[in-house]
Amino acid sequence: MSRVLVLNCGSSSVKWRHYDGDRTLDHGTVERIGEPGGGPADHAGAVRHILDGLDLTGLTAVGHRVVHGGRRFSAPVLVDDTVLAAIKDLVPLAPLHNPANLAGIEVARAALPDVSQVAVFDTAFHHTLPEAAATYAIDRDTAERYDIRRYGFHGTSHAYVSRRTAELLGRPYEQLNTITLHLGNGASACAVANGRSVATSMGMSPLEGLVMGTRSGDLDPTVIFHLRREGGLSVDDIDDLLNHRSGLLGLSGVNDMREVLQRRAAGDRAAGLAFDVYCRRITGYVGAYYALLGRVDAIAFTAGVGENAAPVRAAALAGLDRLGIAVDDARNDGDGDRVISPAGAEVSVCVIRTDEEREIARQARDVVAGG
Ligand SMILES: Nc1ncnc2c1ncn2[C@@H]1O[C@H](COP(=O)(O)OP(=O)(O)O)[C@@H](O)[C@H]1O
Ligand SMILES: CC(=O)OP(=O)(O)O
Ligand SMILES: [Mg+2]
Repeated sequence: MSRVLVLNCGSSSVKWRHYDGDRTLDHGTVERIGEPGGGPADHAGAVRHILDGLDLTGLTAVGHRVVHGGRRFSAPVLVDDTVLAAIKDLVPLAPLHNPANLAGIEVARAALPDVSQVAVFDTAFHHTLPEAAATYAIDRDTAERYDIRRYGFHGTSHAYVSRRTAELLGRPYEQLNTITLHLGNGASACAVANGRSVATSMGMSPLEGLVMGTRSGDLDPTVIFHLRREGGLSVDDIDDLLNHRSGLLGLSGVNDMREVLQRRAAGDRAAGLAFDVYCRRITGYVGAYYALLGRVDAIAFTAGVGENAAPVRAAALAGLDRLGIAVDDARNDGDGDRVISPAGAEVSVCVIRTDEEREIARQARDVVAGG
């Protein structure tokens, strides 16, 4: 019997799931952490509250999602004081995410001193990025001194989804070239060649790349200098603008894709433009990754938007017939893990439900069994 608790401490929420083997015993989400009139004041309080409410007899491990593992962690690890210190050192590279992850680990460690704590990193899957993919074209000494490079995120999801895609298609994972599109609150694209991440859209932090619920994704860095010099905004103001008040929210007034789709259907022009900007960015990455991979076998949509928003999938891949990429309308409107490209299409377009918690539990179990 192997019971594992998974804690996914996000920037304003904690998702948790308690497993007995592969079976979920219980799960939940604590939201609006730190918001006035909302839930608990901080992540530590939220995790204490979750642990207090659970019967954790027989627990063998707690698996923690840790967003930034820097250059150091390319695989999940058992948490000790050294690991904890290393995760703390990475806070400046992921100020929105790593402090929450740390709080979860510290509270769980104190409450469950006899249970193994395992850290599973979002960045780990991207350790295979070629040097040319991880390197920004800036002064090398400056980059080295400040750890400036592409790390990539959502790795647990990209790894799980690319593997599931190969299973769904009945193809060997080690021989498949896949583009995975994780479209949730945060969103990122990944090119997976023969089971290895070779390109991904998030960079030094989870701000770069695709348009997200509240994050801008790619933009000209001069926007930042301009807002600082001409607009008089502080660096913290600009950080808040690009991370929390941009993306779908900044363009349309709402960050939830369901609402963007409803407003767009009702003729709201701002929502229509937000949708177009969002989908066009995806199209551009698919084209870029097609060129980098040379041959694409599959494209997989996942996470809240990728799994549920048929209009996004259709629009993002529209006009790519010359690349062998097409979406069948009837299949696109269906349910569950499936192929949505027409029969006989050169590229198999798929919808795959991601399950970061299950994957974290699996990795935590492996680490405990192996160590
Ligand atoms: N039926 C749906 N149609 C369109 N978008 C949806 C639907 N269901 C969920 N979403 C989108 O998914 C987003 C959340 O994705 P999710 O993967 O759960 O996010 P995260 O795990 O990053 O918090 C929501 O903000 C919403 O925009
Ligand atoms: C890394 C990241 O962006 O995570 P999330 O999608 O949970 O915000
Ligand atoms: Mg997510």
